[in-house]
Amino acid sequence: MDTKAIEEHVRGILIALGENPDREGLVETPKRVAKMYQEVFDGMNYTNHELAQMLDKTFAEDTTSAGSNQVVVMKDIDLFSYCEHHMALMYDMKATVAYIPKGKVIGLSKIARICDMAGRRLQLQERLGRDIADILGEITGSTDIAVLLEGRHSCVSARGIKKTDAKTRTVELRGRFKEEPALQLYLR
Ligand SMILES: Nc1nc2c(ncn2[C@@H]2O[C@H](COP(=O)(O)OP(=O)(O)OP(=O)(O)O)[C@@H](O)[C@H]2O)c(=O)[nH]1
Ligand SMILES: [Zn+2]
Repeated sequence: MDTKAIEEHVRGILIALGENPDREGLVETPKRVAKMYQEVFDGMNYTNHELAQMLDKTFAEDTTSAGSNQVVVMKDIDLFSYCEHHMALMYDMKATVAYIPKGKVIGLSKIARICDMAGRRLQLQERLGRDIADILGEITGSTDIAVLLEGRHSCVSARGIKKTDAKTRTVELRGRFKEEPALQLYLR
């Protein structure tokens, strides 16, 4: 990520807006925005494959007890993302991520980290769900994966059509979650 170029362009936008980029309140703004972009777009520094390698912390599934063939569901993972059309915030966002382990389980915090990093990109909500499923699938080797996302888009609520209550839900179902509707009950 070229932070110097981001700073220069933000300064240019301020000038185009008719602002004085050298006034006290704005003089550090290009630097602040570049720093913010480094944080909120950190996921753009890596491919899904690279994220899978970075977050690959799994444990052997305990098949000696009733632990085998369980459905693992992590609910209400809060996350942010940015729509690629307006570079506007997706907020009030919750993810539900489920998978059926194939011999190994992933640390739960890593599921939340996958969501965070996939969200830290210019995204479409639909692609965000696919990215999370791809990364989780690569780490766990599982093909039975579900990713539900629900959230508000500020490009829909704070501008344009201004539907402040509208929430968008996307559902990425793979493997048994797609084939066996009964498994979808666990996603509620
Ligand atoms: N499918 C999908 N659409 C999105 C997402 N985020 C924003 N959009 C939509 O992308 C579309 C971009 O449409 P355009 O018509 O090119 O942009 P616009 O003229 O600013 O559109 P309006 O929002 O209708 O004013 C809009 O309908 C947005 O609401 C997303 O995550 N997924
Ligand atoms: Zn948008």
